[in-house]
Amino acid sequence: MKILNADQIRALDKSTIQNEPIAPINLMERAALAFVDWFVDRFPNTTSTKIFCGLGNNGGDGLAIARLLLERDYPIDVYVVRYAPRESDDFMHNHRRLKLVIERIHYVELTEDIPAIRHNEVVIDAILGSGLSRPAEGIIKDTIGAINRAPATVVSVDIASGLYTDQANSQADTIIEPDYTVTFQLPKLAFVMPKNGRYVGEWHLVDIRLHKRYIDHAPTPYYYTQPKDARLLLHKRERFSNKGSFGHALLLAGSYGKIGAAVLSARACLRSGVGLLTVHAPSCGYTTLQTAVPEAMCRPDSNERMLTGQSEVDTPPPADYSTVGIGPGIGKAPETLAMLRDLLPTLTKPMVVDADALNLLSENRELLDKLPKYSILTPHPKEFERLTQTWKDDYQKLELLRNFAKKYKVVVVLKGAYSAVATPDGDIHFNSTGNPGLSTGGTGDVLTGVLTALLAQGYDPIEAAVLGVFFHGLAGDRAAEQRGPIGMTASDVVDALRWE
Ligand SMILES: NC(=O)C1=CN([C@@H]2O[C@H](COP(=O)(O)OP(=O)(O)OC[C@H]3O[C@@H](n4cnc5c(N)ncnc54)[C@H](OP(=O)(O)O)[C@@H]3O)[C@@H](O)[C@H]2O)[C@@H](O)CC1
Ligand SMILES: Nc1ncnc2c1ncn2[C@@H]1O[C@H](COP(=O)(O)OP(=O)(O)O)[C@@H](O)[C@H]1O
Ligand SMILES: [K+]
Repeated sequence: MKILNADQIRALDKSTIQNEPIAPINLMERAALAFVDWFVDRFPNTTSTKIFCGLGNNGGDGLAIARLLLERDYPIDVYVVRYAPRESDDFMHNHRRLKLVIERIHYVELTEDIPAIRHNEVVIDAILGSGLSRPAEGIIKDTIGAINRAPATVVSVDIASGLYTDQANSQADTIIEPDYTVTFQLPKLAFVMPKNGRYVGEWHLVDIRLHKRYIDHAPTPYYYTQPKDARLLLHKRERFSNKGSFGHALLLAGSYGKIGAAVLSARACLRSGVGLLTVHAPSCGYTTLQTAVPEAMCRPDSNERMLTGQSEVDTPPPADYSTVGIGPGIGKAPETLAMLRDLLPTLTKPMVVDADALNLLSENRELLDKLPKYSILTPHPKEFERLTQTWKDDYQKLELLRNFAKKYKVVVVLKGAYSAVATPDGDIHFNSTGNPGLSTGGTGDVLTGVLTALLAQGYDPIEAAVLGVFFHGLAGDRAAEQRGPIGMTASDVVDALRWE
């Protein structure tokens, strides 16, 4: 699913009006109805609902929502925040229609006009929408502040008032902090930015049938991976397949005290469909690996405690494997750096690079150019900062991410809530699965195993990253259902992996 910017959203609105065709006021009605359907489902009975409307089309939506909720016998109070002498046409139209069916519309011009809001009330925020062009000031700012201080449940229409759709807010901005955002048709870039968590709440998409052809043709670097997008990428297994059909992966993982990382990664790799797996680990991990992951072959390093790349066991060179995954628990010993230095120039197929392998790259930047093109790098934000620089806001971080992926021709998975997969072409795919239960040691190692398995099976690296991140998050969601987000562990995520 695409994520469009504020200008494109405006153009999409126009395109729908012209091409369907539909009168603007009817499109607003459709949006209001879609909101109301969601609202009635979520709040089947409220004792009191206060709707705050601005003067643009977001406010127009709010007035239409008020009328539709009144028709459904909801107790509604409407407050129009009159901050300017100018109203949009569709606002005025809905204002006239509402006046016919409501006893009184309240106007908020001065702080004294802002009503007290009680804890059992629901507030619908329709003050400013995607047309926000500057920070909220004056009476808008005061009203937003009062809503934020109130103990009520707050639902924002389309986007929290004061929050920009696709650019950074300044820290001083006053923005609604909703419990829910009900947004029209497509997600907004603002929703996936970590700093905006409290200005978005739980967000829901409602379909208002905007012009599909416009959406299909609109150029955008931003995508949001939904279940149907991910499932389309899944390869089917042939009836006459054998284990040779699904690749042989080599996983370089573990060090003394961190053999668990190798175990988790290996188990995840096997649960993600790899044909064969060899784990190269320090020899102290040999018995553990052979016991905990009997399906994997183990190549013990000559060194007991760290990876050096040497072994008494003869195996093919790493370049002969379908792919190589490196990083989980490997540490940053000079011997391990030397191994990485020797290894990279020998590889041509895309590989997976994680954890301390990334930190070694940060500290030895000349190695970045040696990465096989289209390799998948999986930094968490701290590792990404080491690879690049600090950022002033989430939008600058996205630019750094895009530029890095382009420059080194690699696929970068910036991990976190809504993990971002950046491609060498400059696209960014945000993931929709996963939950805070994944914030626990070892879940990143699991992801490395998952991605290594997908590359070994011949998935295109971009598709592997989008798909792997999606199913890893989905396994996290299943684990959270079974164990709860607090009790779940990385092992539970491995066990919950299911590719359908
Ligand atoms: N997407 C779709 O297809 C559909 C969208 N729909 C709805 O339309 C909404 C977008 O509507 P919108 O463009 O009228 O924008 P909205 O935010 O209501 O107000 C803009 C006005 O406010 C002003 N203004 C801006 N910032 C300000 C500030 N800080 N303080 C004071 N004023 C400020 C701005 O002034 P200007 O920038 O022009 O000076 C302008 O006059 C969208 O969120 C959704 O709810 C649905 O109805 C149907 C389908
Ligand atoms: N709040 C969250 N919501 C969704 N996913 C999360 C959240 N926190 C962490 N994750 C996921 O958990 C994984 C953590 O990886 P990482 O930080 O490398 O952990 P580790 O190094 O312990 O294995 C990533 O895939 C990340 O996207
Ligand atoms: K709003």
